[in-house]
Order: sequence, then structure tokens, then C-alpha cells
Amino acid sequence: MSKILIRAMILPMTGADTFFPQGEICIEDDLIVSVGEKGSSPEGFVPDRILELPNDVVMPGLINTHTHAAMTLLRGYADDLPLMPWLNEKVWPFEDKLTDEDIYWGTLLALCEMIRSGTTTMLDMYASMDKVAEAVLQAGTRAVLSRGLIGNGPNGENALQENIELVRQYHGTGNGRLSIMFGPHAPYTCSAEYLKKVKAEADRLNVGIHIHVAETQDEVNILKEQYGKTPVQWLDELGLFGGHVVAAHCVHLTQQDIEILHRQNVCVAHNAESNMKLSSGTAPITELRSQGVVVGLGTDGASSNNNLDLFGEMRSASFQQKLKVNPTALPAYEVLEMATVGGAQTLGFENVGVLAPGFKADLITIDMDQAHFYPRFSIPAHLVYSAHAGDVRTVMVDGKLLMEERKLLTLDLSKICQEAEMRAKRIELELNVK
Ligand SMILES: N[C@@H](CCSC[C@H]1O[C@@H](n2cnc3c(=O)[nH]cnc32)[C@H](O)[C@@H]1O)C(=O)O
Ligand SMILES: [Zn+2]
Repeated sequence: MSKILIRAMILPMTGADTFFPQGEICIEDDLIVSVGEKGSSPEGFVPDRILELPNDVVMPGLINTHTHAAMTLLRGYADDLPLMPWLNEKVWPFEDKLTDEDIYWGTLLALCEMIRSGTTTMLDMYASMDKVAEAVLQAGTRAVLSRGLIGNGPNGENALQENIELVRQYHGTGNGRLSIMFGPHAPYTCSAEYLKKVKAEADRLNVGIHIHVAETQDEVNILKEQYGKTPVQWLDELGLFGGHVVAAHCVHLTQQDIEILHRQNVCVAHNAESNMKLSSGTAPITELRSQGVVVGLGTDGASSNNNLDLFGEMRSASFQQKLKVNPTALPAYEVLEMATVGGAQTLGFENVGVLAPGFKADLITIDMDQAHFYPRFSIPAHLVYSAHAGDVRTVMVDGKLLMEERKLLTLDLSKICQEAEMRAKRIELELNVK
């Protein structure tokens, strides 16, 4: 049994008007037992530890709803290209050289960066996912893992079997910190027959589907030529929707597409920075949200971003909508909701995303005693428009401290950086020799 009391400012994300300037939050094992103003701790709650952080804001841990964690190994390797040449000429040849161990270390590097920037949960799509699961269990974070399935070649069937095995082995493990989805890569890399097969397996095992959808205008053009439909209409007609689906990107949508996403309860993972960097376009987030579609935020992989900092992502997501729509679009509190509650809904976690009794103790504290946070007019505005990764002081997941005073407690940062450097450079050499 562990009992922790944190005294700090608290932004519980349970409503725009709820904020405790001198708050107390009590945690017992993996759960929050109380959240409120000073003196609100339940009678008889005797903490083993008290964290006195009067100048910090405590908020729910941030949730990254779309990434390829091990792509940290490609950070800075392939820049300034559009999606298809980026994938075909640079990313995929590099990824062909990755071993299971490379992916393990690349994922650990991503997890270091995520914890340090206040991300407590991710939805990942990649290969060697048993290694990714191992890395997540070691780091102590929460994650939904999907095996990336490219279903137009002989490897499609093997990858599908790996994804099935992943469900069997890891779904619900780590005290519920891990769950599994199927990861068909995209409608342009998976055949109709393959997508139907994936959907049948997802239904049989009662898990969700994570897929890239309508990321670029080129994709829409390809699908229209091939099937006479938009990507969303095509996937709907195939029957891929209906269960729990996370559609990443959704940049190029028609009004009819938005209606389909809403009707089928598809959740959207919005990746503003990746969409800008690859020049894919600006997703219609304001329209999606106003029409009732659940939207979470994602960084995408570190090769199209090039960091995994959700604070930066919140700011970019808001500014991008303001540029496209008007300055009232995506105000700070709404962006914070997308990064927390919206993320939890997107990933299908019912017990994270807000700080409230009975919820999992997944929380972060942000050091507000810094020049860029004064004067303190609006905490939400500061968190979205002024904050950055390095402001995070404390990270807790499932009631366990993963970072204190900006020091990682579960991972060996310098060893992981060294391994990542060595492995990425080895692959660069292998590619040059060829
Ligand atoms: N090729 C892998 C499985 C694919 S994992 C998911 C894939 O998505 C790729 N990816 C990363 N970002 C994007 C994006 O923005 N759009 C489409 N694909 C992406 C990523 O490089 C990776 O190859 C295998 O060994 O079977
Ligand atoms: Zn992606």
C-alpha cells in the first residue's frame, strides 16, 4: 500500500471553471482518492509521502494518440520531403534494417522523451511490438500498442498473426496499463480483402483498430481513382468502422466524410505538426469537434515532427486552427481537453484523462515558477501557449512516480541515448554500403 499526498495548484480537467489554487490530491496505490482545496483530504488519510509543490500545477498526464515511438531512431535522417517520397525513398529502406533490439532501444528513447515532456500514455503503431511492450512495461507508462500491418505483400499474413499474438499476450497486462489494437497501416497500403480480414479479427478478439486515413490529397486521389470513393467512404463501405476505431490524420475530408466519422463513432488522432512538416494540409478540427467527433492529439513519429513534445503540439494545433479559421478557434482549455480527456476517450481508457476520485493516478506537475509563466492571468493559456517540455517536473503513472525533480526514475537516460546513437549510425552505414 502506498499513500501519497501532493500539495499544489490543481487543474483537474473536469470543467473549465474548476481550479484549486492551493489544492490537495490524495493517491492510494494506483488510484486518486480525493482532489480539492486545502483541507479536503479524507479523514484518516495518513500519507507515506508528501510532495510540497506550491508553485507547480498538477494536471492529468498528456495522451499521445498517434505515434511510431521507435522512429526516434530516424530523427533528423529524412527531412523536408512530402509523404510518399519520404516513406518510399528514406523511411522504409531505413526501417528495413531495424532489428527487434533497435526497436526496443528506439522505443525506450521515445519513452524518455515522453516522460520528460509530461506524456503518460501513447498509442503506438510499429513492428516488433513485443519489444515495444517490454519497453513500456519497464518505463512504467500506459500505452495502446498496434502492429503496423501493410497488407499488400507476403508479410501481411505474418504481421497479422503477430498482432493476434500481441492481443493474447499483452491486452490488459501491467495492471491494465497496456492494451492492444490492430494497426492496418492505411487504405492505400492494405487491400480490401486484407482490411476485411483485420476487421474480422478485431471483432473476434474485441479490440480496436488504428489506421492512417486521408492524410494527403494524393491519398484521396489514389483512392478515388482506384475505388471511386474518398478514403473514409471506402473504409465505411468495407465495413471497417462500427467498433472502436482511431483514424490518424483525417486531413482531407468532405462534409459527408465527417458525417460518417460521427455516425460510426470513429475517433480522430490529430497530428498538426506532422501534417505541417510533410505539407499534408490542415485538418478540419474545428468542424470535426463542432459536429461531435472525438479528437485527440498526436505527435506522429519523431521523423515527421521532429519531437514528441505534446506541449508544442497543443500550441501548434491551436495556432494552426486560428490561422485557418479565426483567432477564437481552439482556445486553450479546449486544446488541453483534446490532450487529456479527448485522448483518453480516443484510446478507450475510461479511467484516465481527468483528476477525480476513482480515476487512475496518471498525473504530471509543471513548474510554474519561471519567467515565461508570469503574471499568472490564465493557467490554461500558459500551459498551451507558453509551456514547453522542459517545464515538467514530476510524472506519475498508475500511482507510481516515473520522474521527480526532472530526473527519470525508471529509465537510464544516458545509456539509452548512447544505444540509440550507436544503432542509428550503424543503420546509416549499412545503407551507404549497399
Ligand atoms: N513496415 C513495418 C510495419 C509498419 S509500422 C507503421 C509504419 O507507418 C509509417 N509512418 C510513419 N508516419 C507515417 C505517416 O504520417 N503516414 C503514413 N505512414 C507513416 C512508419 O514509417 C512505419 O513504417 C513492418 O515491418 O511490417
Ligand atoms: Zn503515423
